[in-house]
Amino acid sequence: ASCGIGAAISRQLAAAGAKVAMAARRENLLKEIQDEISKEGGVALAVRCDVKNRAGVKELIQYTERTLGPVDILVNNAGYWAFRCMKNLHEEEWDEQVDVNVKGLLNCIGAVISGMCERKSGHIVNMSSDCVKQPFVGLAVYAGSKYFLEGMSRTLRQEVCKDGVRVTCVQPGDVDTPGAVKTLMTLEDEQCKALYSYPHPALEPEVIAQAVLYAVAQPDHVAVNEILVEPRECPL
Ligand SMILES: NC(=O)C1=CN([C@@H]2O[C@H](COP(=O)(O)OP(=O)(O)OC[C@H]3O[C@@H](n4cnc5c(N)ncnc54)[C@H](OP(=O)(O)O)[C@@H]3O)[C@@H](O)[C@H]2O)C=CC1
Ligand SMILES: N[C@@H](C=O)C(=O)O
Repeated sequence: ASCGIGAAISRQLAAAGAKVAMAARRENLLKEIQDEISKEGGVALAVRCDVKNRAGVKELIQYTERTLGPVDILVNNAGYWAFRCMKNLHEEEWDEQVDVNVKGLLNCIGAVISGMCERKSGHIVNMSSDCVKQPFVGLAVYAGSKYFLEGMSRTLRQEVCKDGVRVTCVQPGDVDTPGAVKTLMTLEDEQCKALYSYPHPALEPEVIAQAVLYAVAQPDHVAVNEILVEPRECPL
């Protein structure tokens, strides 16, 4: 939650009255967001955590529950991507996408799901992508990781709906974030350059945060299972 969509979600959830625990590797950025939230009268914790570290994620959740109480909402937002064609064999980036987007997701869900089922209440929000609706050149491995997220979410939803737990997938189109800027500035494959090296409409991170807020603010019996949000000028 140190920048981009995660930071916007933290700010909006805190403004809506949630006590927010924010996790990322760059603790200094988290502290700045924590200060902003506190100045606005909200409650936020900033905890350094790498979602790839399962034990670290469990410690994050234990610390959060000791400090703020049980986790009612888990937002799995941490994600990594780069526009690279598979033939160029950026295998370390493939690993990073699997480690963060797939294994990191599982680490976070694994740290909260039993507690939510025991308490008969909880909401898991998973940050997916519009790439699960349409292929984008350069995002093959990333799309695979988000297809995992979607398939896991659909099945988990079946398993936990009777335990009072909801699972929402948010599918953003292009959003103007530090991660998006970085990946668009480091295009190296000619096919990707031809497709993506031009200004194109992108959403503000706050728009995606509003979608999250909408999903988690519904009455208990209402499940917003999927939300696809795109710039108007870029329909699929
Ligand atoms: N921007 C876009 O166009 C779209 C984004 N998405 C998805 O939205 C999510 C957020 O993306 P966006 O805000 O754009 O990305 P950014 O790169 O701007 O931000 C990513 C956030 O994830 C955190 N993060 C990354 N790796 C880890 C890790 N190993 N452990 C803990 N935190 C981590 C980063 O914190 P830190 O580096 O400090 O650890 C940072 O706060 C991602 O899942 C992405 O796939 C989906 C569709 C479109
Ligand atoms: N919208 C995708 C990129 O183009 C993404 O998920 O990042």
